[in-house]
Amino acid sequence: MVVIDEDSVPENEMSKAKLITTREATRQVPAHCKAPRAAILMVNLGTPDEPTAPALRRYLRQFLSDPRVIEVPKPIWWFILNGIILPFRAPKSARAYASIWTEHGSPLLINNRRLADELQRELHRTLPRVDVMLAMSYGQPSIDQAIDRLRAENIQRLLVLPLYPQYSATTTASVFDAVTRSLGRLRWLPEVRFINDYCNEPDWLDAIAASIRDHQSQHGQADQLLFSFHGIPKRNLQAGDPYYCQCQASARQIAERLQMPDSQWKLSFQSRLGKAEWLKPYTDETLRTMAKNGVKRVQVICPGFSIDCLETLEEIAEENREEFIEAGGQELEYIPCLNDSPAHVKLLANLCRKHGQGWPEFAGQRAAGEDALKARVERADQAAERLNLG
Ligand SMILES: C=CC1=C(C)c2cc3[nH]c(cc4nc(cc5[nH]c(cc1n2)c(C)c5CCC(=O)O)C(CCC(=O)O)=C4C)c(C)c3C=C
Ligand SMILES: [Fe+2]
Ligand SMILES: [Fe+2]
Repeated sequence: MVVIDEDSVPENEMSKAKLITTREATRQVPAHCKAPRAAILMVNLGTPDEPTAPALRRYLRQFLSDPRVIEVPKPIWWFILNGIILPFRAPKSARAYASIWTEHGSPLLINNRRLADELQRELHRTLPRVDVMLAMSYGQPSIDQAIDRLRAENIQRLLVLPLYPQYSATTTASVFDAVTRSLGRLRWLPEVRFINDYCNEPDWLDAIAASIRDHQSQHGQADQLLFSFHGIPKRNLQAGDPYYCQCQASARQIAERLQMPDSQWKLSFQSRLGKAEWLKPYTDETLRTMAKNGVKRVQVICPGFSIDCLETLEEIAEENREEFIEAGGQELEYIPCLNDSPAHVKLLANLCRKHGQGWPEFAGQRAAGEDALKARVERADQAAERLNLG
């Protein structure tokens, strides 16, 4: 890099040579001269870029090549993925996505962006040095892109929030792997904390119970309430994945809050893939059996999903609804995910504050020791200003 004094160079020559002037060189002072910041890295599963077969092939290839998701030996899986799933599932999934796609894109991404923006707004009210970054395990915006921002913005503390209330190796641990892999590229690591699950948090249980109560106060109570969770292969449970038990505990505690007798609700697992046995009972079979046994009206909620997506909007609210009615039912009401609701924003903000405890950026303006912290931050800001860092 050549550093020269811009006053000593004629303007036309200077622009031609594109030399780095003293002013520009000063602007390149590393970001770590700015006051340190903390960030919440909110991670969800990811979604294709568009509802087309080529986009689905790209997305499914990345997703279904993750060893946390698929535990089949690699050579065998290579043939299944390339010979069956990508050629046959991609066009079928593209059609399903097309039925829920909006003018702004995939519901999962749009709703998740709104949630991240709202959480940012909520946290900034009291914690101006805590940023929210959204990333997806598969597709865009990627975890690598988020991690690239760390050094540029002097983020020295990172709280990873996988948007899965229940822990599963297939989802939560895959976020852990991707984040740590991406951090492996950095010279100067941030301090890192990771939220494993939050399905036993009273705030989360209250928010789900309240969304069911709100729905029922507007539409009345149905014959049955079904808690439908995304499935995983049964052998994952046998190998020690706690997901099944956390789903059971979630549904039981929500039903308790609603004072709902056991006879009025059921739990099931949806979205299975392939021929192996997955967690049972399956949602589609449960709904058909309910209809055959005379259940006319059912309400379905999916408390394993934070944001509405293909699996809720298409599989439950369209496909399973049709099947339920074909089997003799009359009405399937789908109760939406928490999405960007104020209750969701509040519970996630509280969760982040709880896990951020002890970090200076989380001390808040009204907390003890505030003056000292504020003075330090102001001093750092003034120094950055003097260096023209903005
Ligand atoms: C072996 C395959 C899969 C496992 C295990 C799995 C677990 C799992 N997934 C979610 C959440 C979501 N899954 C979504 C879509 C989706 N899931 C799978 C496969 C497995 N999921 C596939 C192939 C797809 C793509 C769609 C399709 O072709 O059916 C989504 C929705 C994404 C969207 O774009 O809308 C979410 C969210 C959880 C919570 C979970 C285990 C606990
Ligand atoms: Fe899935
Ligand atoms: Fe599905």
